[in-house]
Amino acid sequence: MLMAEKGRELTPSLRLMLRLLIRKCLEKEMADSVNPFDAYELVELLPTHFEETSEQQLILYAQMANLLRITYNYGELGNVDIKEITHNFCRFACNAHTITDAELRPLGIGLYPVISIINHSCQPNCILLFEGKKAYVRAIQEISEGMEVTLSYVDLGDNTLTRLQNLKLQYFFNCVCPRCLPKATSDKMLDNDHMEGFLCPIPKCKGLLITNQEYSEKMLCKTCGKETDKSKVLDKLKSFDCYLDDGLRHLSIGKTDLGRAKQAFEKLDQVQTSLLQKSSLHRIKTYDNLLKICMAMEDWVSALVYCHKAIKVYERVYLPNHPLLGLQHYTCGKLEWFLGKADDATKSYRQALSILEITHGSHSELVQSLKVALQEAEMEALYIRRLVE
Ligand SMILES: C[S@@+](CC[C@H](N)C(=O)[O-])C[C@H]1O[C@@H](n2cnc3c(N)ncnc32)[C@H](O)[C@@H]1O
Repeated sequence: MLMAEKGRELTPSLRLMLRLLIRKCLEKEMADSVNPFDAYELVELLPTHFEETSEQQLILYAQMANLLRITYNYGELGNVDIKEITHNFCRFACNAHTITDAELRPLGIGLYPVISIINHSCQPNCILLFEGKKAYVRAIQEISEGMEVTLSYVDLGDNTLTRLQNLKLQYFFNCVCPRCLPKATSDKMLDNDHMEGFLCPIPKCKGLLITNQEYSEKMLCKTCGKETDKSKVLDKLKSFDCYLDDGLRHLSIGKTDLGRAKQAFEKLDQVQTSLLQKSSLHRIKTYDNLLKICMAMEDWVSALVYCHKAIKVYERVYLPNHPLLGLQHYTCGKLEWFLGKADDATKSYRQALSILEITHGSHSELVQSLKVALQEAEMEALYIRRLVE
């Protein structure tokens, strides 16, 4: 949607475009002091996928470009044309990065042309982190000489088919990383089925439903061997949406009703328990929201229950060194410590540290505070043990 009304905020991509134009204009005046890693000419080298972008999308970009010209009269900013801006909007779509804080909460979008040369993998060996506006690419596994450095462009908590679809739609390529490789179709389907975690509907069985053959209309229970219509399973999945929407509505700004939001998500949790494995990816939103709600209601005991449940899903759907898993262990430790479980908190903090030292680095503020929390919990656990012995 275009935003041209007075008093309204700019959309993030319009703001980013304006900043890029200002940068280009200033670069001409201050050529000597330009940081070569931020130079506008690097932006021009980024792929646009202009040819593959839909006509509808291109029209929208052209309208946004025109809006910028009218509103900000960018004639003053240099001699840039609608076509150039439209190409830049295409570049944003497949090259811009979401800037986050240390706890991976999104803060905005930015363009980092040097980092944009890094290709995607669904099993990346690096992650992208920010300290303020500064971006860091950090290795999360050993990278031997000659190995390609990769990042993930999509949420790794999504199933294989969704990841493939999103990569094709936004970045215009078919991912052939080890998790998506077409030659291992059966492995790909199994990975997908485990992440989905559908339970066999036969009472007392509750085995895992798997896709027996690609494009098959049936799913097969790995335990009892009975078949189930795939469409029935997918219909049930759609039934979650009404509870999710209901819960989110009660969390929306200005209409927040924590009690009713909690009820809606608890209902969703109940329905999902009868249809999905504990570690199904569809439960992430449910547990994350219940954790948030319980923390806001200062119901620390329930918050800890949902934090543990969320960790089970994170362990299944994310890579072992994924920062979200480390952060979840950290939250778990804080809750345990708050509830007087110093021993448990020590274990959770140690698990958090083993991941966050890799993802964020030993010297990051986050890891420094975690180390202090761990020391505190360890000492408390030690004294409690001595007191009761
Ligand atoms: C941010 S750029 C990455 C750098 C780009 N390869 C280049 O040479 O400038 C994103 C684009 O790179 C390509 N790309 C990234 N990862 C890829 C992959 N795993 N397989 C194929 N193409 C990929 C896609 O065209 C995507 O839209």
